[in-house]
Amino acid sequence: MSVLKAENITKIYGNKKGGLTVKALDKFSINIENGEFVGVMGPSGSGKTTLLNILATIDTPSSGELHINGTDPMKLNEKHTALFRRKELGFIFQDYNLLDTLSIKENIILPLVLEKVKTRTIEEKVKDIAGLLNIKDILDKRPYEISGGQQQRAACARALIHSPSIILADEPTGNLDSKSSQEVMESIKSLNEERNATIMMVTHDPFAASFCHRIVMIKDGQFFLEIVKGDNRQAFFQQILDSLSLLGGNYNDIA
Ligand SMILES: Nc1ncnc2c1ncn2[C@@H]1O[C@H](COP(=O)(O)OP(=O)(O)OP(=O)(O)O)[C@@H](O)[C@H]1O
Repeated sequence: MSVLKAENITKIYGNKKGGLTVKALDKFSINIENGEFVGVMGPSGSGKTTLLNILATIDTPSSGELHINGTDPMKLNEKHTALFRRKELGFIFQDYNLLDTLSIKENIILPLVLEKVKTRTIEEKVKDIAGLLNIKDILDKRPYEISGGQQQRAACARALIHSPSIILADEPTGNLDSKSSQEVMESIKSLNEERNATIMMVTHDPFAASFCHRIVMIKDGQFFLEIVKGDNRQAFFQQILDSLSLLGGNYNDIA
């Protein structure tokens, strides 16, 4: 079953009345099935953030079609769009976006509190997800008392706790050292494999990308190529590096 279907998405920034315009996305399409873990990679300026903003329903395309869990969010009014976003989407950001005034547990349960879910259900869910991501010991701490990797694992728990249709991750390892990156990617992988979370992740990091089932590469706002993982993550990592050197842009530094 398709969870996210974006067809021929075009985004033009700028003044329609003769000023300078930028075509950030050019008839870009992507389809993500239930339970998939898909990576999106592309050079700087290729349109990844624009795509994420559109899929996150915080920006609208100039043309094209979008369906998330069967709903076209562009047809919703402002209030219903906010509710749709809260229910259907989970987010993992590069800089974690945890609230310093709340404990880790309070941060994680925030999406359920907003939905007025029963306290008992909240307690069961937080126990389950904290166990899965091995963060039980830090639930009473504040974000500034734990490491970046621990904060990101808490953010992973927050992204899943309300069982969204899809989790959108934006450079989740961008601020982390290699050991923490590995732990965070193992956490994201377990959301996918153990809780059947559907995930789309934008990343520059070939190591993080090697955890995905497939990678869609984007260049100048257009689909460039797709690669699919076989049985071996190490071989997929090499395939990603080879494709990035084909992609060019700022990835030429990697080749
Ligand atoms: N608000 C805006 N107004 C005008 N042009 C924009 C705006 N946002 C992005 N652009 C342009 O659209 C293109 C795509 O930008 P986008 O930020 O989506 O790329 P990106 O792949 O996310 O880049 P990076 O990896 O550097 O974050 C770029 O040419 C950018 O300059």
